[in-house]
Amino acid sequence: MIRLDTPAALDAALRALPAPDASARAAAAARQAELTKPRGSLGRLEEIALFMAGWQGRAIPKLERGRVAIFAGNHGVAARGVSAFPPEVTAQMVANFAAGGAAINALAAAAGLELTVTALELDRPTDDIAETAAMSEAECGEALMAGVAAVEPGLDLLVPGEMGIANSTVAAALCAAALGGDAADWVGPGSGVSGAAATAKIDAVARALTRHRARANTPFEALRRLGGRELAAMAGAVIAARHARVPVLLDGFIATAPLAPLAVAAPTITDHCLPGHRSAEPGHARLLAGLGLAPLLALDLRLGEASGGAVAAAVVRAALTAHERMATFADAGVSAG
Ligand SMILES: O=C(O)c1ccc[n+]([C@@H]2O[C@H](COP(=O)([O-])O)[C@@H](O)[C@H]2O)c1
Ligand SMILES: Cc1cc2nc[nH]c2cc1C
Repeated sequence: MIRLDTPAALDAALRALPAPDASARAAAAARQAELTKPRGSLGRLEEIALFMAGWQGRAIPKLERGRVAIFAGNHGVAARGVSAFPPEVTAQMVANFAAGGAAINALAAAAGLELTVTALELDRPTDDIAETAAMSEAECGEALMAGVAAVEPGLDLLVPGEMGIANSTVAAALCAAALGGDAADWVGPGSGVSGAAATAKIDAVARALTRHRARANTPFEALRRLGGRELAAMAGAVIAARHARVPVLLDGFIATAPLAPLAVAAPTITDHCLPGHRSAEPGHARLLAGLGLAPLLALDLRLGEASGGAVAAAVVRAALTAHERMATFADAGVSAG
């Protein structure tokens, strides 16, 4: 299992990111060119098939074992009144995931994906980022490793997701520190705040940036100071997936945010990540643009818990099914152009 539990280990993992299998990708491209359609006419479905081929290392990639991995955490900054919901909702939703009643239970089943849920010290919220660092080094390292533990070699696809009241506040802070801009550029309604709560949210992010911006200049320090356990875990899962050559399908604003500090240090970190959708949370469009990612779907979801990623998995499945099952011009006796 890859170690990411210290700043040096995280840096080393980001310096040694593997590349996709170029020959499997080329073989998939050759197959696409022979399928009974004008070249390029399946648009991004063709690119998805090549992407999956490259990362899985086979010309005909599969989606037999796709996993949604949800991480849940609680945040000290919630005490500032930055969310529309109280912090106990995090644990209540974890119970709902276990009981099978959440949106992601339905959407993962609809997409044929397995689901794991990792609750991260919900009784011990991180510290308030507006006042101090969210986590100690040891806590941040543990959270990163919780992400690593959710990745198994041999998975065909990983969809990291999250649940954490107030985590849209820390996601905004992480994005601003990594990609620039003010608090107001990155803060949005999250679970549905407006008015005084929205003002408190902008104020919390502005204070956090003043306090931490200069020293949140490495991936580990950004996640430790401005992140939270579930955000660090998603960062760990994405890096572990890369080292295991498991392609990743991204969910919304909060699931994408941990990539911002990673990409500053290692811009190729997004190479094995497909952006599943663009959340209605306004910061997500800005974040995707900053990372150079074009989302597959834009359905106005703003739920988190990997919901948009799970819906986008159906598009990935369609791309792979067409890639595998379509006839070639030669097989079908169709004249090539
Ligand atoms: O990821 C998104 O695009 C997203 C947008 C809005 C809300 N959420 C979810 O709502 C929670 C964060 O909202 P808040 O207001 O408590 O910061 C957290 O549990 C997320 O899963 C997620
Ligand atoms: C009810 C509820 C469900 C969620 N799922 C992901 N984030 C959420 C936030 C709330 C508030």
